[in-house]
Amino acid sequence: SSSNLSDKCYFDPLPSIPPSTDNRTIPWGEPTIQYANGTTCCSSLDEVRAQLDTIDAQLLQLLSTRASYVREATRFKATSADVNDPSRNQQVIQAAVDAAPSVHLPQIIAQIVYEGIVNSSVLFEECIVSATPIFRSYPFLIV
Ligand SMILES: C=C(O[C@@H]1C=C(C(=O)O)C=C[C@H]1O)C(=O)O
Repeated sequence: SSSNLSDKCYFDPLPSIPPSTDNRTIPWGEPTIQYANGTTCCSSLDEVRAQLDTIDAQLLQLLSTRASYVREATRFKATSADVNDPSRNQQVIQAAVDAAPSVHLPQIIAQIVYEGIVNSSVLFEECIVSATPIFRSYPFLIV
C-alpha cells in the first residue's frame, strides 16, 4: 500500500530524493486519514489547511505554556552564561527524535521543530536574564 511506500519518510535519515520528473493527476492516491466514525479526510487542499489551522492554534497554546516554564527556569540561573545548557538541549531534542516513531511523527519534523523550540527558548531566556534587574542586599551599607 502507499502507506508502506511512505514509511521510510518517518525515519531519519530520509532517503535521497531523485531529481523530480513527477507529474501526477490530482488528487492522487486515497485519503490517508480515517476518523473513528468511518469518514475520511481529505478531499481538497482547503480542507487539509483548515485542519492545519486548527492544530496550529493548539500548538500555539502549548508553546505558550512551555514558554512560561522556560521563563520560570531563568529564576534558577544566576547569570546569562548559565542560561544555555547544551547537554540538556541535546537531551530534549534526542528524546523527541527517539519518541517520534511511537506517535507516528516523522523524525525529521521532531528534530527540526525541537531544535527550533530549544534554540529560541535559549534566546528568550537570555533576554529575560539580561532585562531583569539584580536585586541585591547591601550588607555593608545597612546596619
Ligand atoms: C529551560 C532551560 O533552559 C534552556 C532551554 C531549554 C529548553 O527549552 O528545553 C533547555 C536547556 C537550556 O538550554 C533549562 O535549563 O532547562
